[in-house]
Amino acid sequence: MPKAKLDQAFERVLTNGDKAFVPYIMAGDGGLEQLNKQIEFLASCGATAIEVGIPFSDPVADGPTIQAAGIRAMKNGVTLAGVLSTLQQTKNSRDIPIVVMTYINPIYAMGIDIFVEQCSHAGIDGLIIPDLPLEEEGLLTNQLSNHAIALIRLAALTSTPERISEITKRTEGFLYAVTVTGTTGARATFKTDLDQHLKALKEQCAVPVLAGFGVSTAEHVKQLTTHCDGVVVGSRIVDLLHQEEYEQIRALVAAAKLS
Ligand SMILES: O=P(O)(O)OC[C@@H](O)[C@@H](O)c1c[nH]c2ccccc12
Repeated sequence: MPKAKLDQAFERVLTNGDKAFVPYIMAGDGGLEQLNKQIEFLASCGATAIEVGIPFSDPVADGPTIQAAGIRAMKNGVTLAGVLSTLQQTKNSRDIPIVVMTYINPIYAMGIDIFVEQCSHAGIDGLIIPDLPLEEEGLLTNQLSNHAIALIRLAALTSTPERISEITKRTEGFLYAVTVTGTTGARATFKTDLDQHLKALKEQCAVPVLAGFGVSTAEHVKQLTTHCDGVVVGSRIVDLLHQEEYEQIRALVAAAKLS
């Protein structure tokens, strides 16, 4: 099988000496007709891949910024099916890999087989499902591997060493190293022993390790990427897109480039 688009994108960035930058956007914040334009803009800023969030009424891992964006999107009538069909429109013209982030409930509501089919039609490269524990992921792992869609696992700061070892073995595409305990949202600083934690994950993991949660400044990006392969930035990007601060987004993404 040819190398997956997600793997290729990381390889390109990392062999260049740069770090990966994966912005998160809430699909339909600003209207679903903006989604493909936002993706194109972020790609033009130098993003490695885009994490596209599906609005959901009970977003247990989301902090206030992402929750507010989800509410705006739901007011626009945005659904999982609508997001996937919008992404399908640019499947053949876009180069940048797309990772869909959704809770398990909307997947269930749509039906697992239909969901995976639709993701494949839409050219989705990976999935993040934060409330799907390792023990339950057999629900969709076979279908995903048939369609070469990566299931990106998250390692929490509170995960036990045994669990971490299972997560690092199983993860596909990249490992999402959660940097804080709690929900998403910009933070001023990180735990002092985070560097050690990221280094340990990196040693165990065969795919790139990306740090996410709380990353909101160029300094954070530089600081965290000394110990891992890149960052995921959500709340800060969601805010800046909402405020139409495009130059600030460009500067933040550029912080992951070799300098
Ligand atoms: O917003 P932050 O703190 O930059 O964190 C990234 C995050 O928003 C994004 O990856 C995400 C949004 N919702 C999630 C739920 C679970 C895991 C991750 C996410």
